This record gives sequence, structure tokens and C-alpha cells, in this order.
Amino acid sequence: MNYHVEARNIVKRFGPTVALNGAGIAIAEGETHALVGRNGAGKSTLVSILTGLQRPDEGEVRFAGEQAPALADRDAWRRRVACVYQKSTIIPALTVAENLFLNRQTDRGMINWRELRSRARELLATYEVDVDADTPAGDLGVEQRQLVEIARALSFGARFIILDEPTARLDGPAIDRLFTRMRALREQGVTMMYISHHLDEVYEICQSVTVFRDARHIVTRPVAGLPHDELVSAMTGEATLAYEPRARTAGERVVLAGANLSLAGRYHDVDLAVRSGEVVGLAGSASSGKVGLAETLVGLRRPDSGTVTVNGTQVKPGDVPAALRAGLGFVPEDRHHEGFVPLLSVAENATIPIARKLGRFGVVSPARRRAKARQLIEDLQIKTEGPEQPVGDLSGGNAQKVVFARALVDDPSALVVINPTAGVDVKAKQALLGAVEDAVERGAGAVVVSDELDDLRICDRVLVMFHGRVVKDVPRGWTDHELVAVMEGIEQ
Ligand SMILES: Nc1ncnc2c1ncn2[C@@H]1O[C@H](COP(=O)(O)OP(=O)(O)OP(=O)(O)O)[C@@H](O)[C@H]1O
Repeated sequence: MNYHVEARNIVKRFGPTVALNGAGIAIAEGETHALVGRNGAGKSTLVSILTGLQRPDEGEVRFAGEQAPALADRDAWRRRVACVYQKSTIIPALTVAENLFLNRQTDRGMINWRELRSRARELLATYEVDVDADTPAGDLGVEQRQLVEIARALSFGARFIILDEPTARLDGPAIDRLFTRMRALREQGVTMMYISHHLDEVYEICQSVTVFRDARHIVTRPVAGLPHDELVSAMTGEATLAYEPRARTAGERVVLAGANLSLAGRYHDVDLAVRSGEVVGLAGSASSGKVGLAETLVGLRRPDSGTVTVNGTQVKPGDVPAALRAGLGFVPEDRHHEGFVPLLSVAENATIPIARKLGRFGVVSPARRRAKARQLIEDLQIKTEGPEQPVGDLSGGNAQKVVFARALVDDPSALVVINPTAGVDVKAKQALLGAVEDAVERGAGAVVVSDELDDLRICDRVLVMFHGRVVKDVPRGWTDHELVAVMEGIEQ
């Protein structure tokens, strides 16, 4: 077999944590190979080794049979491999053209801006990326940004691309477009490694799959003919049953309400009321306005008109602390921005909303903070060395759980969670959805905004948005097809 990429017997330690323990992967020339595993299994660590960002403590990496370049030789790495991360590596303040030729403009002395722009246009046209080279990169959506990153990788000559959870922030139609592009790349002989917690995607787009568990390689198999539950048990080490949403009856009291909410370009004339003991879903495509609406409910955005009421208190618009004081807990869309403070510990991040209550006179007792954090670590199965570990050192999915812990820590009356299970593994997903249902059983009302139909299954009803308006209130019991048809505006 001709392997385009091989990583053999890789050991990588971070202090007391062994992130990879003799694990490896072998990817055949031209295939799309999935790497799956639970949060903290070691996938991102392997990516950082395969892209030359970290040196393994033991083991070796080969590209097309040849030993990997020296770590310092960045150009040599760029010619071999590129990674499209969930988190952007492009610089928002620079234009697309500048991003494409970053580190390359000065090949021949002074920067010739006109030439740079025309080379960028040519490159975008070659890779059929429909983006204006003069646009500031910060204005691009997630989908366009990923396409620019792929074009950049290919233009360096890389024939191996790693896609690390590329669909986590894309809606259904954008995922289809990404897959069409991936198939075209594969036809051109590009080798890909695909990391995702969505196993249906693995079956759709990959030919082989490698499973890591607890820092070790468990199995590599062709995808065809591999039963779904076998794949899940390779990841979790046990048989895992599908999540069963619970039945419940909502109370009368409205705990979260939006009245006459409008925000230009996002949503118009929205009214919604969430009762105690009720989970309300918000669904719709990327342009539906669902995220903007949810961000308004939590105070991250200020509406042009309308009011938000949390637990009977009308909250000052666009004021997150006011919403939190009124009894709101939330999980934001972008955990890197509004979710956690990477340098602070798990305990500090998770207990931010209750800092006042944990100590007298505004001084937080470290012992009480640690005790609360230990409980949350256990409840949400957060994989960490302990409450004192900085959140920045956790794997992506485990950082998401810390954000979740923060949302739940003060027993909120109203919970708003946006794409709550993004980057979270199959089993952890169940723990997080269970945590929302637990909070609702304790009397909270919840809004779940998600691109994932599985997250929406716990909802008592789903409000579907289309072009900024709520077009349908769908009670529990929908089929995927029915909901998607309304989301795409095909059916009302
Ligand atoms: N810089 C670091 N310092 C300390 N520990 C680290 C560091 N980077 C990773 N780890 C630890 O190594 C282990 C593997 O993490 P890694 O990010 O590779 O997991 P992952 O499989 O990518 O998980 P996820 O699906 O959540 O993204 C985790 O226990 C993580 O906390």
C-alpha cells in the first residue's frame, strides 16, 4: 500500500497528561480518512504533530515515504500539509488577497499591491472560490473563510489537507457544498484527513476511519460495511444506546420572553414565550436569524426594538450581566470569544456567575470554588487534570463542557444554549442534553438553538425561522424531513 501520510508510534506528553501513547495513523494516497474519538482522545494533538507545530516525544512522521521536514522549516511543511481548523487562522483585519499571500508577498523585494491582488484573483478563480480578493477577511462567513483556507493550502502545493471539524459551524446546504468540493479535490488526487464528531458525515465522505481512545490507536477500517454501533463502541469502549428525550409537562409561568423584537438585517417582529419546564427549539438556516435572536435574548446583541423579560424582570437591552442577574444561563455560539477565559482554571471559569455567592464580602473561598467545580467536572464528565487546570489546555470538547458548566452553575431560571454540542463527542452529547433536561425538570425554561436535529429532539416544540421571521411552531414528533423542509422554506 502506498501511504501518503504515516505517523507511527507517536508519544506526546503534556506534564502529567499523556495525550498520545504510541498512537498512529496511515493514510493511503488519495483517500479521505476519518479520525474519530471521544473528547480528549488525542486527535488535535496528532494534528499538531502532522502539521509540524509540535514535536512528538517519540515516534516518526512520513510524507510519501519520506521523513518529515525539520520543525523550523515552515515552508517545507506548508508544501506538504495544511489544516483547516474550526477556529480561523486567517487574519480578519487583512484582505483576502493579503491573507492568501501572507509571508509570500516579499518574494521579490517590495510589495506590489496591484500584482498581489491580481495573483489572488487568479488563485481564487483557479480553485473556484467565489470571494472578492479585496474583502477584509473578517467579513467572510465561516464557509467562505474555509474555502479561502483550502485554496491557500493548495496554492502552496500541499496535496494533503486536514479538515478539523469543518462542519461544526456550517448549516446543511453549506455542508453539502463542502462535501461536493471535497469529492472534487479527491478526484484530483488530494489526500484528506477528516475529523468530526458527526459519524454520519464520516460514512458519507470518507473511505477509511481510524479510532483513537484514551491516547491510543484502537482500529483502522474501511468505512463501507462497518456497522455504526461497532464504530461507536470502538470510540467509547462500551455499547452506547441512542439518547431518549424525556416526556414532561410545561408549567404556566413564563420564564423567558421576547416581545416585538426586531434587529435590522437579522430578524423582525419576533414574539416568543418560554415557560418553566419547557424546552423550545430555534431552528433555521444560517440566514434565518436564529442565532441573532438568541444572542439578543442573552444580551449579547441590542435589538432595534422590542423587549426581553427574564423571570418576570424586563432586562436592559444588550446587557449580559443584567440578564445573568435576572436568572439567565447561556452557552454562546463561539466559545472562544464569549465562552471562557483560557488562562483561568476550570474552577474559575465554571464558577464566574456565582463568585458573589461563594464567599463573603466579594472574596471567593478557593475551597468552596474547588468543591463546586469538582461536582460539575463529575456531572458533565469533563476530562481534566483537575479544577486548577487552565481551560486553554483542555481539548475542544472539554472546553465546551466548561462553558456548559458555567451556564448551569447558578441554577438558572432560563437557559439559552446555542449549538450546545458543537465539538462534543457522541457520549458527551448525551450528558449535555441530559443536563439541559435536568435543569428544565428543576423548573427552568430552555431555548435550544442548533443546526443539529439531534439537539432539537429534546425540545417540546421547535420554532422554525426563515429570513428573520418565525414561520412555524412545530410540536414534538416531527420527522427530519418535515423539519428540514420548513427550515429551507419549501413547506410551511
Ligand atoms: N497544551 C496542553 N497542555 C496540557 N494538556 C494538553 C495540551 N494540549 C492537549 N492537552 C491534553 O491532551 C489530551 C488530548 O487532547 P486533544 O486536544 O488532542 O484531544 P481531542 O481528541 O482533539 O479532543 P476534542 O474532540 O475534544 O477536540 C487532553 O487530555 C488535553 O487536555
